[in-house]
Amino acid sequence: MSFLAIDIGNTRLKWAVYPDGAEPGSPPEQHGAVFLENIDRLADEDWQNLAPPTRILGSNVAGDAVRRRVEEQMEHWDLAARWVVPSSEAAGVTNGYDHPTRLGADRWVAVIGAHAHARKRGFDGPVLTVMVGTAVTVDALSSSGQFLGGLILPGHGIMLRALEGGTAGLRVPTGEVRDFPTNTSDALTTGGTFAITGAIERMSRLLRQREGREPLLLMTGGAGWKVAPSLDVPHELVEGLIFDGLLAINAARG
Ligand SMILES: Nc1ncnc2c1ncn2[C@@H]1O[C@H](COP(=O)(O)OP(=O)(O)O)[C@@H](O)[C@H]1O
Ligand SMILES: CC(C)(COP(=O)(O)O)[C@@H](O)C(=O)NCCC(=O)O
Ligand SMILES: [K+]
Repeated sequence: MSFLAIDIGNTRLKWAVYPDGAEPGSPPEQHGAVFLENIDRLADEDWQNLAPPTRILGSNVAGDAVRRRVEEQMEHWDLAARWVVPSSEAAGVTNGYDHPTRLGADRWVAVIGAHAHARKRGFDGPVLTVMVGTAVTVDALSSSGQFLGGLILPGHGIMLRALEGGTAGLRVPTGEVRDFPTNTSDALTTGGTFAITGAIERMSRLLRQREGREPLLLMTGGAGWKVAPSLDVPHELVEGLIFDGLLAINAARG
């Protein structure tokens, strides 16, 4: 009996297998990641020797065509995957988005995972969920478990490509984060990093002011480790926040 959790982002598909009844925060038995262009090899490679799962729950923000390509890779299991559609309430979190179903499924699931993390450690204050993937999202959860809203900004790669494409003189190798950059490479790398960390710090301040308590800041996503060293507010990197949210939703559904 096993649970397959799937997180399809705009760059990579991440997957993890858990024993039935696993709780958010527990380690997966197996896990992996593939770039979207390699999805069609999952059945023959990553998933070839996987014991057939008994439940599959996924989050997908890469569109229906990608979802169908992933479902084709599951055909040999004879089990339909379920995909999270953000709703107005799930697993103890209420959704404050104007149109709840228009919220990115990954954001909804990550906020639910972050809520589960906070509750598990006895923290009942506000939580800020940061995902650094293709895009960066910074999402605020109140002490009472209401998703208040959050922001979306370009990730490092998109920022750099936009600057390269829109200018004549900004095609340079990756640089370092510096306090006062003195060359183009460092200026671009620092600009991207400070745009992201500045947005996070501002949201953290806004949430603290609204809730009257220091938020717990949980950060996840493929590029979280690049941002973390430059972030000036206390934070924790949690690798599988989306998987933890999928476990929480699965458990709440029974
Ligand atoms: N091993 C890796 N392979 C690819 N991208 C990585 C890797 N580690 C970090 N990254 C960075 O993470 C970003 C993608 O993160 P990811 O979590 O896969 O995004 P998404 O959830 O949008 O698919 C890339 O823009 C890249 O900068
Ligand atoms: C903001 C996102 C593009 C992030 O995608 P990612 O970086 O995880 O690939 C995704 O959550 C999305 O498509 N959201 C829908 C719009 C919204 O959340 O308002
Ligand atoms: K993501």
